[in-house]
Amino acid sequence: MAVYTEVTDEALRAFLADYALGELLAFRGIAEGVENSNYALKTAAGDFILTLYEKRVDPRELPWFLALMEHLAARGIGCPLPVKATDGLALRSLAGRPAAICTFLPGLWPRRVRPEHCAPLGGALARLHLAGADFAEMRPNGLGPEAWGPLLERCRPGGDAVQPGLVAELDAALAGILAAWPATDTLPLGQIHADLFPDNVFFLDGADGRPCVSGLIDFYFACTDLLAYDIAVCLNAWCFEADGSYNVTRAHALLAAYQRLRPLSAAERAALPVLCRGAAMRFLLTRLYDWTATPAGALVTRKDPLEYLRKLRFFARAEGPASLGL
Ligand SMILES: Nc1ncnc2c1ncn2[C@@H]1O[C@H](COP(=O)(O)OP(=O)(O)O)[C@@H](O)[C@H]1O
Ligand SMILES: N[C@@H](CCOP(=O)(O)O)C(=O)O
Repeated sequence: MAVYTEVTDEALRAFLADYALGELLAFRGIAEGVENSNYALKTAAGDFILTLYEKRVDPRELPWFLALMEHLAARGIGCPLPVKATDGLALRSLAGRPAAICTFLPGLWPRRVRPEHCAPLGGALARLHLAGADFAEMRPNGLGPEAWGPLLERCRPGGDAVQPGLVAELDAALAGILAAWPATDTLPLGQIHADLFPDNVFFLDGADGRPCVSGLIDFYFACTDLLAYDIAVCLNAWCFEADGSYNVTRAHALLAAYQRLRPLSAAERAALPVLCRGAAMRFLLTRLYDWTATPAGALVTRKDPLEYLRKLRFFARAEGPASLGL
């Protein structure tokens, strides 16, 4: 469910009067997604996505996200390009929400990840990191290591109801992760996506029938952080089977393709296991928070936190970078 704010035909037509996009031909809400309200829009000028930013996005941060997408799109990254209205501004207001129209990206996200998706994913991630290198404005990661302790505190009252002993296990795991976390001046920093899950990567079949990345979406967790942390997010999100086992073939394909464009430093390679534990912790905690703190009937799609407990345990047991596919 991801249409939290309804938009009437009249409100949309009035909103579109500020754009040079021609006549409105079709308009429908998109059920997928978690954070914001998304609508597919067809006008005489083509296909677009209209996003109304809901309460979990800080409106003061929206100009940074839109500027990053504009920067990346200008450097050939397939990502939504914010469309400016006739006054030159992309960020506007609709139905009481901040809103923007972006270009529509072709392709489909993979419902079942195969190893053939992981090489193009690794290449796309490296290209994203390289293209972001000259985007100077920083945005700290609001869901980075400093946020995990406070988030765990907020999960403490309800955590053990999800699984007995969970809070104590997370206390210990978090202490270990924070003690081993690399300082930000020891590894390359840059603009990262920070949520590059399969539902945020679109593919089309290439001429040889193999999947090619056609676009990356949902930059609303993007931030300035360790580049290798973005890889750790992807290893978490793309490289586990439904039965919880780690698929080293997928991981190797992802890492090798990434390194063909941006080879990892020795320090990044050594840090990868703890970065993977940290990424597992981040998604475990946000899912656990949503699971325990969301009132019944709230319009948030809850995802299973325990999936990430299993991943966290796997990475805690992993014996060095080679066991992760490096
Ligand atoms: N630029 C785009 N091009 C095509 N489809 C898009 C685009 N942006 C969003 N979508 C569609 O909207 C859905 C939800 O978008 P997403 O950004 O993941 O939402 P949320 O921020 O709410 O999680 C996607 O799965 C996709 O179907
Ligand atoms: N990828 C996160 C949830 C964020 O949802 P998105 O639709 O904005 O990618 C998770 O799986 O926990």
